Amino acid sequence: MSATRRTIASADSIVVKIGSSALTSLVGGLDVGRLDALADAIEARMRAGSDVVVVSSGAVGAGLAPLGLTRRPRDLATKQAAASVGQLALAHAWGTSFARYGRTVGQVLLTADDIARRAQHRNAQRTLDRLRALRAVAIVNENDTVATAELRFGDNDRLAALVAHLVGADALVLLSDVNGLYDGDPRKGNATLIPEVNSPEDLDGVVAGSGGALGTGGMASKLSAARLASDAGVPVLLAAASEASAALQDASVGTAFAARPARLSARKFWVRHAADEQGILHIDEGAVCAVVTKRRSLLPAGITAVSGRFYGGDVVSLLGPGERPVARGVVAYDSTEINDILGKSTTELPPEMQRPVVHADDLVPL
Ligand SMILES: Nc1ncnc2c1ncn2[C@@H]1O[C@H](COP(=O)(O)OP(=O)(O)O)[C@@H](O)[C@H]1O
Ligand SMILES: N[C@@H](CCC(=O)OP(=O)(O)O)C(=O)O
Repeated sequence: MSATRRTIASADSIVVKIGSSALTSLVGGLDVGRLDALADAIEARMRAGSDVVVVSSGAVGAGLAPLGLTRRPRDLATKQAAASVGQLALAHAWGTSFARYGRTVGQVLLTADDIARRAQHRNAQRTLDRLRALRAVAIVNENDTVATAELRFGDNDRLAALVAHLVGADALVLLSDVNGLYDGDPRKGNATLIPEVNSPEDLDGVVAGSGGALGTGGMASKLSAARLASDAGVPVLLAAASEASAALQDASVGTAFAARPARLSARKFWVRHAADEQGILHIDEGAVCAVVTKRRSLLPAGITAVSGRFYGGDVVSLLGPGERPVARGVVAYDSTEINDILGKSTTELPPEMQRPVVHADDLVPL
């Protein structure tokens, strides 16, 4: 068994994310039998000594049938209405299912903003920690009814990876309707299962397709969540929900994604993945080479233009020639100040403007 699988099998703290496709169907809505089987596997792992946080999708899927809808809505308002009906049923079903073991559940609904802002971030962290200390299972989902199009996590795979970082989990288990990563969409036939992903090169040639009728992000969102978790030092197991018991007992099924050897610092992780970006610095090829290859600070001379209105301390995106995203970082000046100094060499500037625009310690190449 690989080192990654051993780490996942022995992890003290795990985030388990369950996709809509594993809990709901278009005709039948929420499948309580499947949910019970998942609760059984999670309870067994908790009894073996691990802490588990559950990220459960399925609110929209569970809300369709009660509202007489026969397919996943496209518009935000109907999706939010379905989620408000479905989340109630989903939380109730998890509560009833864990009650069979005398286990209490708590519902935690998060918006992207809660993770992007450090104060809310700490609040969510404290709630999850306290639920864990009280031996209750947190059932996390996106707060769909208030999340606007701009302020969405996008998909629960990403939310689960951010929660894994937030609670300092040792492993992330993504349970879906597919039993792992294939080199192409298995619904199109002739695809081969990839059991281990140890480096980005292992993904060369892999085609990550869209999801099913109820899923949101498909395989692409699972791969980017695995990358995000890897940056946080968290290995990922992608497996079928029908194999939850083996996935949680000894990580012997599915695809295992190794974490990078040195995790990003909490600050760099936040800059790269969690913070909202407030503006853009357009930089020339020389500056791209300085910040990405040589890992130097960004100086005013390499900046060609500024977009957006932001203040010192905000997170901005750095775009190279051709609008190519190359890095994110914490900017040291307000946008108006940068407009006055961009393109100038440091010696042309007054002493108080000679510090870098983004210090190397605050810069994370993408
Ligand atoms: N390369 C691939 N490997 C595995 N599954 C893939 C791949 N490309 C597309 N898929 C599809 O992605 C689906 C899982 O994504 P999704 O429906 O979003 O699941 P969930 O609801 O669990 O988040 C699978 O049903 C599978 O058909
Ligand atoms: N928050 C949404 C789930 C969004 C989502 O990412 O779904 P999925 O791709 O099935 O994990 C819901 O509960 O319906």
